[in-house]
Amino acid sequence: MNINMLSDEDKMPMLETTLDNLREGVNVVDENGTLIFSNRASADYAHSTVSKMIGSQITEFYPRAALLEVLRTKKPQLDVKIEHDDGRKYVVNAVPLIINGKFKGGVATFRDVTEIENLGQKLELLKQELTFSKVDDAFELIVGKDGSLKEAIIIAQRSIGALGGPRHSVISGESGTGKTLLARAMFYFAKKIHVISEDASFIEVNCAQFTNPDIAAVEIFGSEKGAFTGATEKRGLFELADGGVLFLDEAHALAHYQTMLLKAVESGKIRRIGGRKDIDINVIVIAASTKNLKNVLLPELYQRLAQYEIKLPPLRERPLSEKEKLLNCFIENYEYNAGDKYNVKLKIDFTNEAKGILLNAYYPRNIRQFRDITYATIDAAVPLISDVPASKKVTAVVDINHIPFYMFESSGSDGVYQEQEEPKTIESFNFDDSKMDREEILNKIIFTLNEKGLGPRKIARVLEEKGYDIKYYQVAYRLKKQRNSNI
Ligand SMILES: Nc1ncnc2c1ncn2[C@@H]1O[C@H](COP(=O)(O)OP(=O)(O)OP(=O)(O)O)[C@@H](O)[C@H]1O
Repeated sequence: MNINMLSDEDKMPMLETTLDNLREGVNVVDENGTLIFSNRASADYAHSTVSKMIGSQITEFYPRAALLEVLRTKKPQLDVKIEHDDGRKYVVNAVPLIINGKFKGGVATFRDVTEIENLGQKLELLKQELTFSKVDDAFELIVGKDGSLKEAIIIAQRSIGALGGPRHSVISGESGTGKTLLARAMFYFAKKIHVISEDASFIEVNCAQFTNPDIAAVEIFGSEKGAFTGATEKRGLFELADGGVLFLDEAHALAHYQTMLLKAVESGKIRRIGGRKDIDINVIVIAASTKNLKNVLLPELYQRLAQYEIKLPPLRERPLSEKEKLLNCFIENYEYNAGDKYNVKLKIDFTNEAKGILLNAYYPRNIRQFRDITYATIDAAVPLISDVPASKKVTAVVDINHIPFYMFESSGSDGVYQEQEEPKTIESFNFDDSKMDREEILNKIIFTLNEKGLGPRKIARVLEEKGYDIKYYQVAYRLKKQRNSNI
């Protein structure tokens, strides 16, 4: 029996059952972006139901859907990585839906790669640990050490190494500005100067990851058997960090347990949830947050934690020279990984235009986003491992066409330090520094966006959001001039 032997009536339920049992999400939209089909996995990812989704605009559930690009350009979007506002990451394949030769919308299949990415991040931390253990100065790996982060690093060193003994500290800064990296550097610094022992632990916890504050409390303070239904005897993170550093990332989420936290940092004692006796702990607490902890925590707790207050500036406030250094670090890492994983001798070159666009873009999620977009750009320029020549030597030139399209989209921001920069006029960009002709760059952006299906008004809007002051008719004029010169 094959599918054609089924009646039309039977075919549909069979297809629906098949699609509903896929782990991949599936969405189908008509040419207006209205969902005409979603499978169960897609509804689960969107925290909705299939019946609620069908008939609605896809943007209600997937604001950055790759299908929007398919509708705009009528071209496939393959292996696109999209990060949604809730932090989940998806790899999407979206293609036009052509019926009887006519464009009718688009079909997307996608899978959630958040867990894989998180594992990748853990691996990165392990690598970082290896690197830290090799350098003499733990802060050496931090780009900006002698520049925009000089002050922050001096305070960090004092918090660990002052003669009065190590103190707790607070690191604040937008998401992706390097709070975890700095906390780790402080931990290695403490080891190097023998403030903590060689086998001391660095325990890191993202306090915002817990859906329920009670679960967070059990994780952090531990629990005694029978403290609540199903409770087991459990050592909390404070106990695990004893003798070392406890890094409380997104510490504002601990607001429910401030008195317990206060006791821990004030008297060096904790009590497990449901426990009757205090346990002595000797821990350096580094609390980090994207929010201003002063406004969230009890004043006495804030005062105890923020004995040293370290502020990390957002990427947009760091000088171009530091951004270039970061870019070079990302490129070196990429080349190193190709050698390490596949034994490929990879050499990556960037055209000035591509470099200029990456360096001048606005990254609401700061260095992490700058890194991820750089890697995605390089991904598009290098061959697949299956196409690498037998010599295992590869040179890749990254140009403007390799930059992912979503770079040019307006990007949302999060966190409290996210004030937009003053819109810059085109003239105020210092293109001389990056040895580029600014007119050439602007034209390239305009033509690339136009090739991707955007009209002058949309292009002007995108450029305005990126800080370029240009009117739609100026864009139209440039496009017309270009077209005439091509005739
Ligand atoms: N000054 C820097 N020099 C080199 N790399 C950096 C620097 N700052 C951050 N990075 C890199 O950027 C990425 C994000 O940094 P990190 O995780 O420390 O940020 P974060 O502020 O802790 O982020 P979040 O608020 O999301 O927890 C990491 O890969 C880190 O190594």
